[in-house]
Amino acid sequence: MTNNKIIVALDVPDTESAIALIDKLESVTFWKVGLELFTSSGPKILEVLKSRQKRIFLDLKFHDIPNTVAGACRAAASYGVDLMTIHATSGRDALKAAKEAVEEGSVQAGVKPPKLIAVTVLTSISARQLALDLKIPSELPEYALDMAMMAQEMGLDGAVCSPLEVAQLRQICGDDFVLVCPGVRPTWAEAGDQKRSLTPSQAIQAGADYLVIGRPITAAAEPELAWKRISQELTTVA
Ligand SMILES: O=C(O)c1cc(=O)[nH]c(=O)n1[C@@H]1O[C@H](COP(=O)(O)O)[C@@H](O)[C@H]1O
Repeated sequence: MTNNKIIVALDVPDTESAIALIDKLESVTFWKVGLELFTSSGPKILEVLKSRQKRIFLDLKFHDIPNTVAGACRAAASYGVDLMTIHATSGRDALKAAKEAVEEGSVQAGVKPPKLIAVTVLTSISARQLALDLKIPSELPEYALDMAMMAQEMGLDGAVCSPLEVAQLRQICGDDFVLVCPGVRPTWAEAGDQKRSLTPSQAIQAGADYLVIGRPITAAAEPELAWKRISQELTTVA
């Protein structure tokens, strides 16, 4: 069974564990390489995925001054991946510089430019933590919406948001803005550190283009079965 709306998070410690999982989950077509695996494995994991004709979300969540994120985006865009992330809270100037650098990096490398999407509010942050710890005076989903709109104004291709906010972002940002939702939990999976979750079918119904799912699949006793159950759940969504 396959499903091209699910991006599976390859949050494993090294290249060998990643390859074992990629080979076990043959029908997964879209993989996310994040901070843990890229820090340990480097770009060689991207070559492994490309050699198996997989789509790649390189999720390095850049968050720095404009000059630094631009340099990082230029380098990352040269790998020929499909999706990349930057934190919206890097600010307007950094978002603009990042978007320009992605275009430059891909032209220089002769590859298709990846879509650059902005992380709005991490799905591990509760509404209470946003107010009490981060001292953000706006409420959700307004704050996530403001971050997404700033990213859209700066030319970014989409945003990462919780499934709880995706309907509002879809309504305001339109159908062409790519909306990616982590924090997705089937009813049978543990929440773990995710605080703002919905089930896979609820997240797609609310307007997500893609779901990012890690541990419910990768940490399951039988990852193939977990993948099948989630894919099956999504076949019931129009
Ligand atoms: O950018 C992301 O992908 C991301 C943003 C966010 O707000 N929350 C979030 O969980 N993620 C990523 O989505 C994946 C979720 O993994 P699980 O919680 O194991 O399903 C992880 O790789 C996170 O890094």
